[in-house]
Amino acid sequence: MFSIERTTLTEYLITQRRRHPGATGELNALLLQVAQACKAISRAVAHGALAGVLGSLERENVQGETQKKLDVLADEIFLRATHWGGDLAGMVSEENEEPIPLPAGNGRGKYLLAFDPLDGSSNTDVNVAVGSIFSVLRAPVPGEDADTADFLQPGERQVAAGYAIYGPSTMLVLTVGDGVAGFTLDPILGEFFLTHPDIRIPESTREFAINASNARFWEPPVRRYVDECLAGRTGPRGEDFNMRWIASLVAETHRILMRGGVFLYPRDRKDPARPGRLRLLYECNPIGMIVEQAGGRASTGDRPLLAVPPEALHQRIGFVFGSREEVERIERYHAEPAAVPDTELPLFHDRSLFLQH
Ligand SMILES: O=P(O)(O)OC[C@H]1O[C@](O)(COP(=O)(O)O)[C@@H](O)[C@@H]1O
Ligand SMILES: [Mg+2]
Ligand SMILES: [Mg+2]
Repeated sequence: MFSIERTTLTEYLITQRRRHPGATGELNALLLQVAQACKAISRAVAHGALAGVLGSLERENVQGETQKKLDVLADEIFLRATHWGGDLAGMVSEENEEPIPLPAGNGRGKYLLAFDPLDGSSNTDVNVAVGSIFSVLRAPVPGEDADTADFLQPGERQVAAGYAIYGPSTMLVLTVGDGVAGFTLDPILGEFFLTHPDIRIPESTREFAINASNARFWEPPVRRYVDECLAGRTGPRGEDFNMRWIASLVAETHRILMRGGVFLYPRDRKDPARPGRLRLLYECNPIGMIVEQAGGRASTGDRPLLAVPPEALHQRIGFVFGSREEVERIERYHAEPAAVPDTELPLFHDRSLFLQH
């Protein structure tokens, strides 16, 4: 089938809008601006060394991470594509400590946008799939500049969420609260076409993803889960498991949406100042909404992720998601009394400062 015979992203969004008779089209306008940004980032990523965009800058972002040239470029592209549209009341990026000011003299809209302009950017120099992640919330006070507190809404309040993956093909995967749809970019036409109309995550899986180099810092329920997977056919699960780690959240998410699996970046004892690796507002929440809309489950490890009230813009949190049965099993292991005495886990006993309740 030629691309042109398929549904475009614009057509899909118009169809979705019909479900909301009072809709003004602002959300669609915003999502199309985001899609435009993703096309531009896809182009920069694809040109790689030819465009001189690989490698690092000699500076760090707010989180103390060395910025890649592409992190900064992708951030600028997101900004330029979205902040003039008048559909936003505020925006937050991984690369900026505070909400990004919108242009003076421009109208303010009713939505908030939080994004990770380039996720998995440590992979750009090795030519592995990376992506962009975004989350859309309603502004508590539409038409006025949003402040930090306005962004601190639980993930269950998101009105839309998505990611673009820059892999062998570029795809946009999106939810506006009515299932998950995947679009593939036709690079010649510069258009996203609907290729994956109703993505569903298989309920069970025999594949898990975790950064095993952190094993010595894991809490007992995570250790138990992974040990049981590794024990395979001769262990309590009675089946062999497969393991993957790409170090690119978008790529792991995409694999899980396509063929099932479970992903864990749990809170651990590696660095008490960082309870988990991934950021709640613009990594975990949007991926969590997509996963749940696709029939999977998103969790902190011990409770539903999307119900967590955020406390800070760049808050990190333990994140476990994927096939429902496995995530529920991991939550069950967290609920069961620890096999290891508290004294061996000084940072995580009941009265710990680091417990996330
Ligand atoms: O370096 P690690 O521990 O493997 O962590 C990899 C994780 O970090 C990330 O790269 C963080 O995202 P950023 O590249 O946007 O900082 C995730 O994509 C990935 O899941
Ligand atoms: Mg990221
Ligand atoms: Mg990033």
